[in-house]
Amino acid sequence: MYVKICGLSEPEHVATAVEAGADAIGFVMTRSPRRITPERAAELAAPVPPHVLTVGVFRGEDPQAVREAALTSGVRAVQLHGKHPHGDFTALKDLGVRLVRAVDAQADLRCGAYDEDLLIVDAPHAGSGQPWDWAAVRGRPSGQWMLAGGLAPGNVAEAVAAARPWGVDVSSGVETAPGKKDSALIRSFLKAARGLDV
Ligand SMILES: O=C(O)c1ccccc1NCC(=O)[C@H](O)[C@H](O)COP(=O)(O)O
Repeated sequence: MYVKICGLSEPEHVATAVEAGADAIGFVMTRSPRRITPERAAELAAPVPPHVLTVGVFRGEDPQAVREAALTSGVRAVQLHGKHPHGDFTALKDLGVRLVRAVDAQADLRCGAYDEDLLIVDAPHAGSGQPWDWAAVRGRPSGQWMLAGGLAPGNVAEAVAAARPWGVDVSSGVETAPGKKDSALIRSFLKAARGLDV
């Protein structure tokens, strides 16, 4: 099971996620209680080993703004969240980073349909921590896709059994308040998710 821990803003939590075996970590650089600057993302990403994918998360910014933030932060992947047109992905193809498309269950759920490398299927409200009907997407997405939206250490097994994703992505479920990550919850989530290969 591929695991992404999203919305990190403190070195302690980056270190915990890496040590506990996260495959990817996310830095939110768009409007959010978890927002950090590209410069802060660069500081946080600098010590992350190459096998962990550092992901810059954006929503609604134009490709040039995304490009500048990605170059400043040095992230290895860009996640465009929500209703970005295909052209935004095409415009970023030459950036040399992996492209992640994050959408709700109403969107085209074929990974690669927008030339992306990874797909995230999320709740309608990103980063809300609200569980949704995970089973409704079972069998619909194709390719390398992560389930997100309301996941937590205590329900990730249920969510994976319902949707059977290739990976999982969490933010609120490893926090004590919006934007406040917790190392013990990060470890618990990774422990719970790791054993769930489908
Ligand atoms: O996390 C945010 O605040 C956010 C804001 C705007 C766009 C995307 C955002 N998060 C992206 C993620 O990949 C989250 O991990 C995903 O939405 C799941 O969030 P949660 O339900 O809180 O686990």
